[in-house]
Parts: sequence; structure tokens; C-alpha cells
Amino acid sequence: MSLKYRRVMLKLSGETLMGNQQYGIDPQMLVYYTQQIRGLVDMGVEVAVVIGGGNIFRGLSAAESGVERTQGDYMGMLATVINGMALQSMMETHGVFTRLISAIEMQQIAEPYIRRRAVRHLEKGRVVIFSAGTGNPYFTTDTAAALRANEIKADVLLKGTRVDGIYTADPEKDPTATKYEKLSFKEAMIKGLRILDQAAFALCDDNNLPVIVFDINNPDNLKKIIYGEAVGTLVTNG
Ligand SMILES: Nc1ncnc2c1ncn2[C@@H]1O[C@H](COP(=O)(O)OP(=O)(O)OP(=O)(O)O)[C@@H](O)[C@H]1O
Ligand SMILES: O=c1ccn([C@@H]2O[C@H](COP(=O)(O)O)[C@@H](O)[C@H]2O)c(=O)[nH]1
Repeated sequence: MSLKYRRVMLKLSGETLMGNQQYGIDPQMLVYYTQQIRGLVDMGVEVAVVIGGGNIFRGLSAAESGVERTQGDYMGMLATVINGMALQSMMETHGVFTRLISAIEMQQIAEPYIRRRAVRHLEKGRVVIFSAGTGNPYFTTDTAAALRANEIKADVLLKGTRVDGIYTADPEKDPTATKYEKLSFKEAMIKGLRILDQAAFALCDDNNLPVIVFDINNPDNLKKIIYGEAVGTLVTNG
């Protein structure tokens, strides 16, 4: 079977990394993410990863309890570095070659972001983990994933999360919400569907980069997507 996508940007949920815990990193989830990514590498797919930080810290939530917003956002970005380090370590334990890149310089831990170098790592079959989001407050890791996906010329942005697609409303709050199989970026933005933030949708729309939102907890989904099967919700500008 031929591969529909050869270079992918995989956005992994920080929240999902908690597993059944209330906070932090569940080692079983790290192993699961590792197996999922390894499956793609074994298929010959070039894999870039952006991991969220919601299992540790979110700037916006912290601002509600009195932490200054920008400070909180930097804390959130650092949370993504912790998740990235954990994922890198687990992947290398399982024999997957990786590089961790940080948008905020911390050279003892991660490479600085140099686009051409990141692309070269991908060409050599290394999994590239982009951490620290965009490096700027007031953004999210969804926007970071959209930005880096465009920069490295990924074929698709895959958002793996705990819902199985985009719904007419948040399905965790509204049980009557129904799922879209396909959607345009404009529709998603006009309807204010909050599964990805507007900046991420706009970047993908402007650059014609398809997005697939899918349930990361179903172990067959990623492989099916790479072979071109319809899984989750596909967002395009068509
Ligand atoms: N229209 C919608 N369709 C589907 N899910 C939605 C929608 N609106 C809001 N959501 C919520 O979005 C959540 C996933 O996105 P969110 O960005 O919050 O988390 P994540 O990306 O999985 O975590 P993290 O930010 O830690 O990486 C879902 O669990 C769901 O409750
Ligand atoms: O470019 C970015 C990316 C992230 N942040 C902050 O980090 C947290 C965690 O990221 P999630 O996407 O929510 O998982 C986010 O809430 C922001 O506070 C950022 O400032 N800039």
C-alpha cells in the first residue's frame, strides 16, 4: 500500500500524557506515544512532533489564579520542554533516533531551532521533537505545530487528542454535538470551533496545509491516516 503522507507533523496532547493521573506524566502513556511514533518511522514516514503542556501548566488558567499571564505562558512553554525530554528519553530507550529542539535557548538540554537543521534531521530518519512552543507568550502548542509544520513543509498536521474529531460543539460539554467528517478552515473559524486555536487554523488555511483531528487513544488510527483512510475530521481550504 502506498503512503498518502511522507512527512507529518504530529501534535500530541499534553493532557493525554496524564493518562489516569490528575497531573504530570504517566509512563505508560509515554510508552504508548513512543510505540505510535515508532510505527510511523517503521513505515518510512518522516515524523516531527510538537507536544503540549496541559498536563503540567497552562498560562491562561494560571492567570485566572493570579500568575501574571506572560510569566505563566513561559512556564507553560517550559512544561512542554519537560514533556519533550521525557518523550525523547523514552523513544531512545526503545531505539528510536530523536532530536529535541527548543524554541527557547537551553543548549544543555535541547538544540536551538535552525530550520535547515531540523529538516536535515528528518531526512536522516530522526524524529524531531519541537519543544517550548513558538517561544512566544499568548500562543499555544497548536499554533507552534501549525507554524513548524509549514516551515518544514510537512504534508499534513495531525492533531492527536482525546476526542475522535471536530464536533459542532465541545462534545465533552454538549452531548448533542455531532461530528464533522470534513470541514473547511473558514467554517471552523467562523463557527469558533475551539479544538484548534484560530491562529493555527489561519496559518494552515493560508498555506494550504491539511489538518486531521483524531483520537490518539485508538492505536490503529495513525497507520490508517498514513494509508489515506478517513479517520477523525479532515480540515482543508477546499
Ligand atoms: N468543536 C469541538 N470539537 C471537538 N473537541 C472540542 C471542540 N471544542 C472544544 N473541544 C475540546 O478540545 C479538547 C482538545 O483540545 P485541547 O487543545 O484542549 O487539548 P489538547 O490539545 O488535547 O491538550 P494540550 O493542550 O495539553 O496539548 C477536547 O478534549 C474537547 O473537549
Ligand atoms: O507558543 C506557545 C506555546 C505554549 N505556550 C504556553 O504553554 C502552555 C502549554 O501549551 P498548550 O498548547 O496549552 O498545551 C500554553 O497554555 C501557554 O501558556 C505559549 O505561551 N506559547
